Amino acid sequence: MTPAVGAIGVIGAGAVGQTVAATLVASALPGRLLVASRLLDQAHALVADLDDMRQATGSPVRPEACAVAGLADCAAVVVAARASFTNTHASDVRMGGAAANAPVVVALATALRGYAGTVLVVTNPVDLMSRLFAETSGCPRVYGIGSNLDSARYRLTLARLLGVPAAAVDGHVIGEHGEAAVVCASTTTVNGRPVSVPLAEVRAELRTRPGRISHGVGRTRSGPAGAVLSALRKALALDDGIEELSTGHGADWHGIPLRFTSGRPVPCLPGLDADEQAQLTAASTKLRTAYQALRTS
Ligand SMILES: NC(=O)c1ccc[n+]([C@@H]2O[C@H](COP(=O)([O-])OP(=O)(O)OC[C@H]3O[C@@H](n4cnc5c(N)ncnc54)[C@H](O)[C@@H]3O)[C@@H](O)[C@H]2O)c1
Repeated sequence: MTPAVGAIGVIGAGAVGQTVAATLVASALPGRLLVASRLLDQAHALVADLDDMRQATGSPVRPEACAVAGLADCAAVVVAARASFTNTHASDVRMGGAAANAPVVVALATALRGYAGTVLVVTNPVDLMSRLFAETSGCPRVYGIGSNLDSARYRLTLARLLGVPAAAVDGHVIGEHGEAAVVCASTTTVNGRPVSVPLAEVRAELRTRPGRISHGVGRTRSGPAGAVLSALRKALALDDGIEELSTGHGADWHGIPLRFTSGRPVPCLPGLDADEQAQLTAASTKLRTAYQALRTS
């Protein structure tokens, strides 16, 4: 196995960071995997665990612990840090992390000013945190993970509801990675043909699925790690294809489909019917208002 890229960095040695890191070792994507976290001890502990995995599997990926400043030479950096706080939100749960995670993201973005590689932000609320990272750091290639995970869950759910293979379903979830997600039902197809989407059931599954996972196993981690791996492969020019990522779109910042060709993204928003357009406008307004509040607080 010859690694496809030189080095990838992961910031945050928690549930998501651990799973992303293990996925990268198992998939043999980078030659070096640099891990940074709040405490260097955490990074060293995760690296020791990953080293065991590398030895057991014969993976060529070499894990190393480092400070955030040591990530400058990475082809991509995954931001999966989370401040220590108690989330008191019963609904709109991801927004509950905005105030606590913003200073962490600002500090990381400041440390990575001038970084020219790809940054994938996982930290929630991801549409706000990826924008905050991009504007603070000035980094040119910052994307938020979330709408691609929502889209994967959508295709899986619709396939189950319609009794078809998931690979036959083509459709996107855009807007916020959260309560204001927009299911692009009007352009969804199965085997290339339009379908009637059972929207209420789809929305209920998208709303409750992350909570069920967290309730059962503590945190969502494998789904997000898969979404990170898929986005990394597109952004690093290893695969061409569409990835729904949070990015600047006009004056706003939210999830849209990006078509990557040789690592270069071009927005490819599907046609929206009147309801979907109204939902996207509402999502943009919600995120813009929340972002302005965050910047002025
Ligand atoms: N976008 C998505 O699709 C998606 C999916 C799942 C989770 N998330 C989000 O990802 C984030 C991480 O989730 P988790 O379950 O791994 O959290 P976690 O609490 O298990 O881990 C967070 C890690 O961040 C580290 N950290 C804290 N402050 C730091 C700093 N200043 N610098 C570097 N590291 C720091 C902590 O030490 C810890 O290792 C959360 O915000 C979560 O909501 C997003």
